[in-house]
Amino acid sequence: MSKELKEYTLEEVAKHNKEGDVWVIIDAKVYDLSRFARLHPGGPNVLYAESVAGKDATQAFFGLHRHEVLLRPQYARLQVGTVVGQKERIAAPVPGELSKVPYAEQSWLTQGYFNPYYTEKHRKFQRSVREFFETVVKPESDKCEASGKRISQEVVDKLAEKNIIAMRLGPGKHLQGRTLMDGLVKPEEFDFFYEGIVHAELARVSSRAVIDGLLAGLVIGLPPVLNYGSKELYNEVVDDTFAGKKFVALAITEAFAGSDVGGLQTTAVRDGDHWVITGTKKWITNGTFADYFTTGCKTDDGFTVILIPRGPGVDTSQIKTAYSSVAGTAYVTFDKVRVPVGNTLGPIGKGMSVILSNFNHERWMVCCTAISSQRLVVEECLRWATQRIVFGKPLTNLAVIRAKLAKMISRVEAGQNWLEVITYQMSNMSYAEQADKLAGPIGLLKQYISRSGRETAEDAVQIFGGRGLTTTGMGKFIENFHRTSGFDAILAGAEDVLGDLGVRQALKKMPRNARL
Ligand code: HEM
Repeated sequence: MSKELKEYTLEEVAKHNKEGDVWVIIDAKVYDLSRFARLHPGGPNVLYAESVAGKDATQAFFGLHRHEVLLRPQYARLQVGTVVGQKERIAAPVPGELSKVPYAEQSWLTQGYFNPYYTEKHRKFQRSVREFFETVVKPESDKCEASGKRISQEVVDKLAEKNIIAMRLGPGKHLQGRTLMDGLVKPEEFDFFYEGIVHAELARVSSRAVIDGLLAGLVIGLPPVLNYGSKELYNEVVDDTFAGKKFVALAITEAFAGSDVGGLQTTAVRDGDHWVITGTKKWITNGTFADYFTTGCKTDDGFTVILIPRGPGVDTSQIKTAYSSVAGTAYVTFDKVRVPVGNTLGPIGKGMSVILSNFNHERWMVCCTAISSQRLVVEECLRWATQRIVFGKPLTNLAVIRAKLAKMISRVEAGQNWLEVITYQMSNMSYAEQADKLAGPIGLLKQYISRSGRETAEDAVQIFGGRGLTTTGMGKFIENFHRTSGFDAILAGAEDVLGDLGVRQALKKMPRNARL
């Protein structure tokens, strides 16, 4: 049973101002910290200071803690009452709600602004997806980021129930007959803008490692099965993966070759109606727990993609990276693994086009999550720069801080708008047209977004100061973003290689007779 809260005057609170009997007021609420003082992570003495004990410590508190501290049950119960005649002014976030901080939301979600791409149905869908992610995924995300353990089956089951796993692979036949987000959108209406919402909302509640840990391996490893697998293979694999019972990883990169896919050394040798596969793969997201590996292999006729089930001869071990091991990043070895030829994805010897066509969607997805995380950084910085008092004034009083905010906002808005234009093209082009016309633009977009992410990370740490270097407390999100935003510049294709791809594709399309 919750205890009864009383009303106190300022004079009554002021009497509790010493060691053993210390109360404080934070945002019109009265807290009895007498016993907690010894356990306070900031130490007891700061609570006994003349300006804090028995006084209104709202400003001091918000200069040092995130609001969520007050909402944790073990701290919320320290409240003994409220102040007579005062009202709480700092509202606790309500799951699903939009932020009112300028630029914290995409323009189509900002009140009073217009956008040509989204409808009222997209908005309803977005609200429901956000509420789901904030209530179901966020607590799990925080836990797994810290522990490094994979996402629990319970959360995977809930994602599957709403068909979020299937939606992360975009529009297509695989959605037919499925109820999406409790029927908020019909499978035939589901477009890339809906999918983009799922990625963006996921990034709002997850660290970079959790975004990957939440089955990114499947999102990039399953499309070759959907697009090129036999009917039998499709039936064996797809339903179980969308139901969250089986997991897939894309196994392309090796210690020998990354973006240079042509240099891979894993070999598949024909032996009757089987392949015998030997080789190693590195940096394989979700590899530690995957049941299937969509694997790039060298064959007699060139390069072939084969789906390898976990079984005899398949071994995975965890690679320690700069981000949390919740992502399940693995080193994978195949030792004479026998796989039926029926597991071949696409024509034998033509695996390069299977992989290259898959890259567009993967890179676009990285753009969706990366730009959403950057927007969250902008929001954190705007909040912090407004509440942080230095030399007696908020940080926002400093022109140098405002200049940083200007650059951060411009980068996120530029990336977002470019992303929307590309998403619109994807929504109007066939898969083949996308492969032909969008590989270059998506490469350039990803290069732009990953680079701006690192610039924004640098600016954010300067704004947060020391707090941007600690993994807990005020700047924890900034620290994580600063440490991991570089992943966007590597995974799904190195930044410089993608920029170059964009230019090479443009040069290919240059009219031969173009002259100044
Ligand atoms: C209900 C009251 C309070 C609770 C529950 C609380 C709780 C905490 C917690 C959990 C931390 C660890 C850092 C974090 O997670 O943010 C912390 C740090 C700290 N707290 Fe409090 N606190 C309270 C009131 C205060 C007040 C009134 C002051 C006065 C100045 C204060 C000063 C500090 C300091 C200096 C730190 C260390 C900050 C850092 O390392 O950056 N706290 N507190």
